[in-house]
Amino acid sequence: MLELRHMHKQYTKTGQAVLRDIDLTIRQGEFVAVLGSSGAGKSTLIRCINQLVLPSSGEVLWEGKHVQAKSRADMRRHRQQIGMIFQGFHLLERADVLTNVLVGRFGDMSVLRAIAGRFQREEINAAEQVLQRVGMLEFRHARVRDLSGGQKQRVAIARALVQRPKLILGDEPVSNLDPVTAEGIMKLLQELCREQGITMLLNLHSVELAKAFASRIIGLAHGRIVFDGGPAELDAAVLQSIYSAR
Ligand SMILES: Nc1ncnc2c1ncn2[C@@H]1O[C@H](COP(=O)(O)OP(=O)(O)OP(=O)(O)O)[C@@H](O)[C@H]1O
Repeated sequence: MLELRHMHKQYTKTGQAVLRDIDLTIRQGEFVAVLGSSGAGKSTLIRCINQLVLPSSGEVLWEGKHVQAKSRADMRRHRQQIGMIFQGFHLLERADVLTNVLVGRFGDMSVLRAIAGRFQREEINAAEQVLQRVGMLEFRHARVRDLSGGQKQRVAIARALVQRPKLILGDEPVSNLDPVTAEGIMKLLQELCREQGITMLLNLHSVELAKAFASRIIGLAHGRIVFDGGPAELDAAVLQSIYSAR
């Protein structure tokens, strides 16, 4: 579903390469964890996939087609199929849970519609359905700022789900959470991957969580893929190569 070919990223002309010659094929339904030290290029990799950051060279193919920005409409269509979740949740803290999910479905325009209270019953039904799935339906009228971290991440997942994504990208989605809550969120993402065939590509800090939940692990070091394999292959030598100093 997703192919990266010889992808290279350098933020400035004179600066160091952050991603080097990345070749990666992700198949529909995979649960992929990306491991790497701070600064290895994990966030940049995710941002290049949804084109929040443009690769300096190389290609990104989505279902066999190039996604390099041709038009705003193309870009919207591409991003529509990709849900994003973040370490810091990126929710509208002062809005209620339902509004946050509706905004996920209908894009920026819907903030105005949400304020005006102009949503169709079917839109609200769709939002409530995903809130039910993530266990947050009873909080639909709560303000996001009053929720715990784990609850916020569930709302963020609902916001991603309501757009019916084929892929969910996560930038350290459990790094802010205590271990038990983090495991609950990983379990939810694993269930969604299995039930709905949504591909997961998550940057993780925790090797344990990657091993416990991912079907495939990618190790990034200094902008290069140094490991690509199953959790059972992630032994001490491999970890050393992923986390070793330059
Ligand atoms: N917008 C930017 N402009 C310039 N340099 C950047 C930008 N974003 C990231 N970088 C640099 O690119 C390198 C890789 O950053 P990136 O955030 O992709 O790494 P990471 O593996 O996600 O790290 P962390 O785990 O700390 O989030 C770092 O050296 C960072 O300083």
